[in-house]
Amino acid sequence: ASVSTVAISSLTSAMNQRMLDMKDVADYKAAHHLPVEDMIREQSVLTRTREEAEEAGLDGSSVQPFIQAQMDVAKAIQYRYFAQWLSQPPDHTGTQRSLDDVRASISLQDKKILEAISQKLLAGGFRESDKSEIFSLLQAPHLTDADKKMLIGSLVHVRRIK
Ligand SMILES: C=C(O[C@@H]1C=C(C(=O)O)C=C[C@H]1O)C(=O)O
Repeated sequence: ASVSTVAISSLTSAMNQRMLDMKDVADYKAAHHLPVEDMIREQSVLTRTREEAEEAGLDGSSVQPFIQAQMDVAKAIQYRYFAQWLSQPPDHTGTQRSLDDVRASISLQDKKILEAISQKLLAGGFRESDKSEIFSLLQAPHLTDADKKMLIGSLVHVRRIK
């Protein structure tokens, strides 16, 4: 497979895994009566991803709207789990993960996402056909079409360092 195909596939798998992790984040927060939004954590995600973006050859400022879009979608997904669990309590058949563990997984996905974006930009950037492919490959419970459009809209503004 071409570099470009591999980049799209690793980008969408890592984004999907990040969104799948939101079930465990929401579960932890619901059990501990914590709010969905955590601005301290968001600031630390923005700082860390800016550094990782630059290490991957990306323009740090150009990735910030995309990272914020991923966090906004992450919160939307969590709110939808909270809403679902008001009438349909969660099944606790799976192992409960600590928030630290889930956040370590999220940080790992962010690094993979930035590296895949950098590869894709090196291979020529995001074309219209790539956007539709990404739209169809992005899949997670409680992810809406509007979420996907917002993610892709900010993704295409990411630039490499000149
Ligand atoms: C995922 C979390 O929930 C929210 C979304 C975040 C993210 O997508 O990285 C960060 C902080 C929270 O506002 C979290 O608290 O870790």
